[in-house]
Amino acid sequence: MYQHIKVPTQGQKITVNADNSLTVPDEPIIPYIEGDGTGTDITPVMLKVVDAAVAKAYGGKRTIHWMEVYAGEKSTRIYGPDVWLPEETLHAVRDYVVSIKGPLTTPVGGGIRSLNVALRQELDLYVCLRPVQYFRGVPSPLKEPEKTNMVIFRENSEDIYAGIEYEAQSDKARKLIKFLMDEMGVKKIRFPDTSGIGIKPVSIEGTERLVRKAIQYAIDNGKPSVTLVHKGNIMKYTEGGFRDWGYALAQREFGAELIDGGPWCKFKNPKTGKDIVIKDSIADAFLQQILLRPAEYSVIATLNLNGDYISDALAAQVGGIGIAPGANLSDTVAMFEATHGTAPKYAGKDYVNPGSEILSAEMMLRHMCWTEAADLIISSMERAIQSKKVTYDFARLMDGATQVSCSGFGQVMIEHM
Ligand SMILES: NC(=O)C1=CN([C@@H]2O[C@H](COP(=O)(O)OP(=O)(O)OC[C@H]3O[C@@H](n4cnc5c(N)ncnc54)[C@H](OP(=O)(O)O)[C@@H]3O)[C@@H](O)[C@H]2O)C=CC1
Ligand SMILES: O=C(O)CCC(=O)C(=O)O
Ligand SMILES: [Mg+2]
Repeated sequence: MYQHIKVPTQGQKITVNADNSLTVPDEPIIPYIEGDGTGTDITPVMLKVVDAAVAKAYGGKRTIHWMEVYAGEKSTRIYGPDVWLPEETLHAVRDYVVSIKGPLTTPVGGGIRSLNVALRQELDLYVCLRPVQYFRGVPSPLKEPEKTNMVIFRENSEDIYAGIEYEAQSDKARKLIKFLMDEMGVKKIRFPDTSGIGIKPVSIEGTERLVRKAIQYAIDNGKPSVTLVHKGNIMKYTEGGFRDWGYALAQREFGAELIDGGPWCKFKNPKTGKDIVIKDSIADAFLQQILLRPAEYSVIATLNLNGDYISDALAAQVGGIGIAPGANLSDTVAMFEATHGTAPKYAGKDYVNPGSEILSAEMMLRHMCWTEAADLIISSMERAIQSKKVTYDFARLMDGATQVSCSGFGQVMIEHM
């Protein structure tokens, strides 16, 4: 029994089978977190659009029973001032298997640590999956935005996001710096008395489970390559490790063979017989390559911080973070969320593009194998954009566009279903 979560009186849980596939009832209960800031604008629109797509696709045979669960500012209003992520929210998200969330605020500098990161870590949602594709008619800064077609696999549980960080001049920072200097022979902390200190764990297991998912995705979806993006020239034992362990996994588990002595390697996709190339790119060079030669990249496997930067950069290439969806996945639990944040200056104005969260819901429907409803979301999004009735972010870059509100765009999508 939950304290504040109201379980719908109708509907059933989605369950996970022994092989990690899902059994999805016709009336699943799906938890959602509204989110802070513009989450309050976009989440209700997402719910409405998804309900319309499901109703249209299945004529009443299937229905989602939404169950609100709480995190962030709304949670502090309901559970008490210090309760940002209630235990029962974590329980519900785990127990109901598939969920969706709006963005949550993280203060810069001090204050609470990221709730978004906490959700991923607590539930061990180790894959952050962010597809980046172009919708015809979307304004983009590129001449040929359709050449950007990538899927990012961002490692979601390790790296600098583990939160091992100590404030400058705190007892813990001083203690750690002293340990590093006295016992580890570290001589290169330029200003030891005033340095904050961060530590980044990157493991073999963490790398392998992420890279395995990326390669399997390339196999299942007939993709030509997987690129390991890292900064291994500078961070040899974390980012360099990620690269080396990724290549080793491709050879050991997928039978990849070195190309011209390596380190690139390739193997035949067992489903199509076509080559899948495993390659790598240093993160700074990668960020210029995706602009200049985007067609050369397909599936991207990368560490947590690189993946964060790359997600927004690639989203910009196809029109911005107004239509950048994502999923956080473990082997069993899936939580869908947009790539963007709470965009606080627009909060409560019914203004921003709800597209990212709607497309995250589209990924959710596909994950549930509700393909017809997912397809309807894609086709109505395409038609809405082509009708040029769009939110401010597209309207300001499109000739002849009519600017509509956040809820207005949802309505345009529903009219085009
Ligand atoms: N997963 C999550 O919940 C995430 C949470 N955050 C958090 O969000 C807060 C704000 O972060 P911030 O750095 O401002 O990043 P945001 O992603 O919230 O916003 C940055 C800019 O992106 C554009 N943008 C964002 N959302 C939309 C949308 N729905 N439609 C159209 N354009 C959009 C706006 O651009 P313009 O100004 O050009 O209109 C906005 O100013 C922080 O607390 C951060 O930690 C950040 C990222 C992810
Ligand atoms: O947790 C946050 O506040 C930011 C997270 C983020 O930027 C992301 O996941 O892309
Ligand atoms: Mg980000």
